[in-house]
Amino acid sequence: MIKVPTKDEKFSPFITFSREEWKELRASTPLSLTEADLLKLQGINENLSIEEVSDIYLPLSRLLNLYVAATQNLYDATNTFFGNKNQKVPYIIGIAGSVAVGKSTTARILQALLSHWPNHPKVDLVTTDGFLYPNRILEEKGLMKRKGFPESYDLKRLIRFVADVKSGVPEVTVPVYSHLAYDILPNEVQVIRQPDIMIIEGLNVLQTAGYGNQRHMPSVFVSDFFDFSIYVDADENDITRWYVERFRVLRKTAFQNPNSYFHHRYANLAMEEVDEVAMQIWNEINGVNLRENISPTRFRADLILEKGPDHSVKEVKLRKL
Ligand SMILES: Nc1ncnc2c1ncn2[C@@H]1O[C@H](COP(=O)(O)OP(=O)(O)O)[C@@H](O)[C@H]1O
Ligand SMILES: CC(C)(COP(=O)(O)O)[C@@H](O)C(=O)NCCC(=O)O
Repeated sequence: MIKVPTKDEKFSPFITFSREEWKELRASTPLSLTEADLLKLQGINENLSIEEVSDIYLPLSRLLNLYVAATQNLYDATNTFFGNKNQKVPYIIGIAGSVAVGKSTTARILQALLSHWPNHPKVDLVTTDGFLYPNRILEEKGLMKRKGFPESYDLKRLIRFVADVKSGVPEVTVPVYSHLAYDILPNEVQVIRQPDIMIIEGLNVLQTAGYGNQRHMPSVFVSDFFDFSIYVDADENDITRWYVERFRVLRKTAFQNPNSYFHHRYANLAMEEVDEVAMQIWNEINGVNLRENISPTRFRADLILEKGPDHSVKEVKLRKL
């Protein structure tokens, strides 16, 4: 299909596909998912429809597969030039967007789909919350109500991590954040061992500016190490509602666990109070962060998934090469 750019698109760095146009691009995807594979995908999110997988995520995995293969060829060419044998360079995909927009769901669907392709079976997934400072340090810095803001992350450590993975270090460790403990787990790490693809997902992966009294441009960004990046986007009213709905589910599930950080505060809240608390966290923390620090990075992505009120993707924007 040849897509003729509209007048506006001629001057935009993106080409925009409606859902109908995008789903056509799945046409020749040779990937066959078995019934068991589809069930596994629904295990990622019970509200995820099979139609969404086939209309949106299969074409996206087809595009990514082509890009990964082309990049692997380029790395082979560089290896030949330098006389290196089989030096493996992971392909890195960044996924950005607001809290509760569906970054981790998107990341897990892509991980499952991409690991089916024969040229890149090992797909690892990392979230940037592991790079939040532990609560002890956040408390010292007065940042407990700023979790997710640029200054709440150990950015140097995050950049060093992505640089190490990209340069083929055999084993790289990532600290682990627990939403239940609401803190970094002191004795746990995730180990990344030279995957074919690494997906890194987080609010901040496309950010460039410094913060606080360091509002200068740092010389290296996390995204310098990305081969491809995706921004998951939706109307803020929808994202707020998804946040509140998820908070209600947590009140019934995770917050009931006595080990949960929020157990004493939130487990016995009445439903109206639950919504109030969630709205307060949204208005004081996550909404502000979305407007100030996350949304402005939208146009730095290579691809934007624009979601409608029920999470279904209504439009896809792809950067022109
Ligand atoms: N494609 C989707 N279809 C249906 N529900 C979804 C989809 N993506 C996310 N959700 C729901 O939206 C909420 C936020 O999703 P999540 O992936 O946890 O977001 P994030 O990682 O951006 O915080 C969750 O309740 C999740 O179940
Ligand atoms: C842990 C988060 C900062 C998200 O981190 P990410 O993996 O995107 O780096 C966020 O989910 C969070 O906990 N924000 C604090 C306010 C809240 O409780 O929603």
